Amino acid sequence: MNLLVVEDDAPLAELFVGIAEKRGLRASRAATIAEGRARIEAGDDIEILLTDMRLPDGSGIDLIEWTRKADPRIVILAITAFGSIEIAVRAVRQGAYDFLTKPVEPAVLGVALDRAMEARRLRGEVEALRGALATENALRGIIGKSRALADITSVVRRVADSPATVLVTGPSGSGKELVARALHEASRRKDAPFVAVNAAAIPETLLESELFGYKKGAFTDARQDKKGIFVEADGGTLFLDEIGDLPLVLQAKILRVLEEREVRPLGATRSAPVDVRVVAATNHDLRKAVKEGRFREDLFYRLAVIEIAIPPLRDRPEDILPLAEHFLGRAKARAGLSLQGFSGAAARVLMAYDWPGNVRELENAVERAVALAQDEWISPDDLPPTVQKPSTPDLFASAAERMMTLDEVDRAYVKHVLERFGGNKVRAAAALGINRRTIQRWLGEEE
Ligand SMILES: Nc1ncnc2c1ncn2[C@@H]1O[C@H](COP(=O)(O)OP(=O)(O)OP(=O)(O)O)[C@@H](O)[C@H]1O
Repeated sequence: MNLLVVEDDAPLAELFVGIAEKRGLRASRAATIAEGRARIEAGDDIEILLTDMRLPDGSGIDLIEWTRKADPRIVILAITAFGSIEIAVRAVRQGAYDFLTKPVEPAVLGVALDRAMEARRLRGEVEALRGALATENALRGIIGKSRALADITSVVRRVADSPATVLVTGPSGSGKELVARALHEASRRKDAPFVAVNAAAIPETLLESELFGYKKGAFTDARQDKKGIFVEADGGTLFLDEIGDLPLVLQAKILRVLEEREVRPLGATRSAPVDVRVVAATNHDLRKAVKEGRFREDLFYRLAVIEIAIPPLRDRPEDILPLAEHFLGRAKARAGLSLQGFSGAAARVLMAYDWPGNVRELENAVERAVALAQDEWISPDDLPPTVQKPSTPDLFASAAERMMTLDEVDRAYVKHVLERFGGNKVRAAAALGINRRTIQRWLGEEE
């Protein structure tokens, strides 16, 4: 463990360092408050601070107060002159862990250092546990039982604290913003702002000044300075939604901010540093956009350091009922209702639908059902008509219209069912009441 001794009396400081080193501490010295602060600020990973109260450039009380703010994990031991109990009390009130009076007995200092080391170990453990708890809390809102979702939460856990940018991909309503918020909540940045911007919702002409801010007089309407979104999110997380819709010019500017970690407001002569973790999201295929020249390749690689892909809800059917139950519980509590749950038939309808609007559509369907339910159990009739009777591609209409042959209708229907089951022949065959070989035959495949 690292100890910093702040003591201007060199022989005394030397004695303290010797005692500390015997107890296995790595000890270093500073002779003034300024030097002590500089050492802590330099990131020397000081874990215990032993400081005299009377120093050439001020009172040790000030150093204690400053240290508590700079790094509350540092365990502080104060050394006071004989008889100055008042100072000792103030030191402890400012957050010192213990105090020693001069002349310091080596044995007494030894015991105090042992206790300080133990206190520091405990503080470290408490912090680690607190962090783990915050992560679990952040992840608790992400509901689902599928393998895909378990993989997503495990990535969130692993990368929450990394400074790397994350690209979250997935269709509309699949939970991209939810994942971005979880990344923020599980990180050390959680007490700083989470700022979400939808690149598609802000007119192109305003986007630049919204993102980077401007100086008074930068253009006709700029009557006063405006902070940009990057600066608002300083210390926290910036969620850039619909990143695929960013115009190329702005893509270049964002790349520059990510690389240089500083922003220059419009009309400003200087850039200012920003510390922002960017999480971007898109429901477009960015790789394709890169190939087609609509998205900068360098920005893509910069953003996609870590990629989290959320599959559409239809591809993770195991999540449908847990999500539905979750939304039901929430809506019930809000409305103060005592619903039992979904009837078996309603659950089957939920499972059979293919949820083009993903989790958002499911959330809305459940809220509507809770509002409409007449009975203790939600019935299929309480669900939106589109969910009850999914619009099959107008298969039968076109069959009737075009006078398709029975063989054509069979083939088209088999194909339709197969698509509904994501190409899974076993499940499609079960739904059609035929065996898998028959499906293959219908499709004209080799057996
Ligand atoms: N796994 C999940 N657990 C609980 N709630 C979820 C889950 N996935 C999504 N939701 C909820 O579904 C709704 C839509 O999610 P979200 O806004 O994160 O989607 P999105 O992918 O960002 O959508 P868009 O692309 O339209 O911006 C939100 O209310 C969100 O809380």
